[in-house]
Amino acid sequence: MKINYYPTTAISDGQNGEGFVGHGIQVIRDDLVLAGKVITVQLPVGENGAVLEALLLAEEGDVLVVDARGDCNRAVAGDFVISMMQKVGIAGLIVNGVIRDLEAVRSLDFPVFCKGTTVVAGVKNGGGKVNVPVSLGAVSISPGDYVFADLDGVIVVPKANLEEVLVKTKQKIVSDEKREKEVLRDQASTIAYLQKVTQK
Ligand SMILES: O=C([O-])CC(=O)C(=O)O
Repeated sequence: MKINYYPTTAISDGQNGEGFVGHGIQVIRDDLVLAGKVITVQLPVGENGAVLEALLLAEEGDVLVVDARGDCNRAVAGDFVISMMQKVGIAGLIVNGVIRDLEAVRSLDFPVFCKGTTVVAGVKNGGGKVNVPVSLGAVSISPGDYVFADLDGVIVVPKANLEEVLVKTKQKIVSDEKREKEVLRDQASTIAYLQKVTQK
């Protein structure tokens, strides 16, 4: 199922600051954003075989979340595997590990969030698992949860909370816009606001 993207900062405000996976997982190109339902892969260190299994199970619009145990030596995917993700309709890739072929991957217009790059391919000896609960940093993610990701980072929304979080997120976007318009009108309105919020 395709879901609408909202800025990660607004989702975070709508979720009381919960669910951020940490600053180590960053987008590969500043303009790329991502939102969708999660399919997961858990890999032994250095492996990437199960990523290919997940490509056959993914539904159109799914986001592939790969727990590579934080390994920064062997790639979870390069431009070939990531091109196949795109072909089967996966919306984006989030990994607590590294990719390779960065220049070619950037040219695919496909949102990838990772810890960085490597030159070394992953091995395909088996042992990975598809659609099991995984973790990115301190955040647990189950298949069917939702993620939002952009230049500010990656945030997870548990499936059961999605509706409520989206309502709060939209309310926050509207109230932030209203506040900005009022407060930033001119210097006097800015100072009046600062005086009000700092009054003891
Ligand atoms: O085949 C792999 O495991 C990684 C790779 O180089 C690619 O996807 O282009």
